[in-house]
Amino acid sequence: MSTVLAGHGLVKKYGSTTALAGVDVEVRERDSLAIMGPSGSGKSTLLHTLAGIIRPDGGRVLLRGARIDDLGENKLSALRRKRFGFVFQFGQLLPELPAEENVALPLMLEGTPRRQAVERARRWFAPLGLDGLEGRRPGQLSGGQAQRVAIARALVIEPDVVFADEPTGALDQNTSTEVVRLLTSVTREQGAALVMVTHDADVAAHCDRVLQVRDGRISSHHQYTVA
Ligand SMILES: Nc1ncnc2c1ncn2[C@@H]1O[C@H](COP(=O)(O)OP(=O)(O)OP(=O)(O)O)[C@@H](O)[C@H]1O
Repeated sequence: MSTVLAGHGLVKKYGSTTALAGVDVEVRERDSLAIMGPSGSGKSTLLHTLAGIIRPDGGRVLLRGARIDDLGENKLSALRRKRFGFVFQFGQLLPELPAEENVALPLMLEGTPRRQAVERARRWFAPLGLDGLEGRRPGQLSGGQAQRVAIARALVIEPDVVFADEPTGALDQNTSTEVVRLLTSVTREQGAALVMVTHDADVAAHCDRVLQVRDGRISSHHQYTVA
């Protein structure tokens, strides 16, 4: 399968702190990659660099073979909106909007008319087990339901890559398992790759591969055998 996203020789420094010390990583179509490691090891910096949010001081980020880290700010943010989906730990839904409009938001930002955007958004509710919750506001959803709405919102633009930063960090163990199962399976079915930072080894085990980061370097790389 072809490589969707690659980072080559990524270096990022904050003053005297080296957050990334030369990282190479490749993500293929439908591949899911978990990034693990101790606090401060560089996991978030790596995810944000691959996602075009942080610019590396050295190395390159390629999306389907085209360099993205040297794009101008406008082009890069347009690319992030069109090609990448994002799921964070919590607090990412707009409280005043019903779930379906939260999901439709990325489409509306790209100029899709509201009715059409909401119609497309609704198609993601059943696959994510959210049938009947379209009109609920985030305050009326459980933590797990809110994260599934956030996953729908990341997928609605049919991105090349979904980036998830501690997507289950605020959930209990059972809910966390349910959310990561859906995140990995629905992302794969949609044809997107997944890059996820997590502290939780059980969550990481749902991914095809796990990278361990230590002091800004890849310290080990484990590939699960996919049944
Ligand atoms: N904006 C910043 N300014 C200065 N230093 C930073 C900044 N962001 C990260 N760092 C430093 O870079 C290193 C890597 O940080 P990073 O957030 O990537 O680690 P992490 O593995 O994601 O940590 P955690 O698990 O605690 O979220 C740390 O030493 C951190 O203090």
